[in-house]
Amino acid sequence: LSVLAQDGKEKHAYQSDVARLRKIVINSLYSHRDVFLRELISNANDALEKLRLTSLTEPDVLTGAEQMNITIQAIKDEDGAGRIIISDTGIGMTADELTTNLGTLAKSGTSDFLSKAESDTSGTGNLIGAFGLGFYSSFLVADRVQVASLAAKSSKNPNPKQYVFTSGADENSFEIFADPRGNTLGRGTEITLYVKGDAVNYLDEQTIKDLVNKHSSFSTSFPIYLLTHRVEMVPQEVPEEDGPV
Ligand SMILES: COC(=O)c1c(O)cc(O)c(Cl)c1CCC(=O)Nc1cc(O)c(OC)cc1O
Repeated sequence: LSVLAQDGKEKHAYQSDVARLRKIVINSLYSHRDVFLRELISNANDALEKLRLTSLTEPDVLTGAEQMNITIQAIKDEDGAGRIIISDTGIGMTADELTTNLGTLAKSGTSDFLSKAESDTSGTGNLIGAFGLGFYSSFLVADRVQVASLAAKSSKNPNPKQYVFTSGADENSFEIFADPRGNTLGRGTEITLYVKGDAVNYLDEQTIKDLVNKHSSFSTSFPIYLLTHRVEMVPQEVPEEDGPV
């Protein structure tokens, strides 16, 4: 059941399984929450592989963004909080795909995973990736997650629009709406993790660099860029030189 709020935002209730599943993923992975980055980079890599494969039959999909890559940014706010943004120029998702892929248990067999995982959470680590559930690992480090996505152009989707999926860790609902920024991605998906208090260490560039090199650099076939934020140097006012003394 999705309610269209007056501000044009569609509010969806999670299926009960999704809420249960997210809790299991978070509890079973909590002790190795580093995996969130590996899972999201792996999803980005899959989306880029899907793009590359599709482009063999539908070259149109390559318009919108020349490069196939993954970029990571860590942005710290003054108050010590911040967000991690993982973007890719992969196949991207339509509003319906955002709803299906992220809001429901679309993958078959996930309910089997549920029943198994509820009893013993030992082997669930790698199963999570297998069921495309890596997205939920975002909530290991974030109390709010926003996913902006612009699907690749194709014959059945000639004018794609950028949409946003957003959900809070403790909410049993998510929202989908047209991105007020417009089509800023060119093509692909941008995951914004609003990092929670006890995970602010993941905002540190060196930490991210180490995690990428530890888990992901060998298992992705596309370049991964870590964008660093140069603090803008404000030009100092040079005092007027007095005349010759
Ligand atoms: C197409 O995948 C994406 O756009 C994408 C991405 O580029 C980066 C990401 O971090 C994530 Cl989470 C995604 C979405 C991945 C995803 O959930 N895929 C997915 C899930 C399903 O349940 C499914 O069932 C039909 C199909 C999917 O592609």
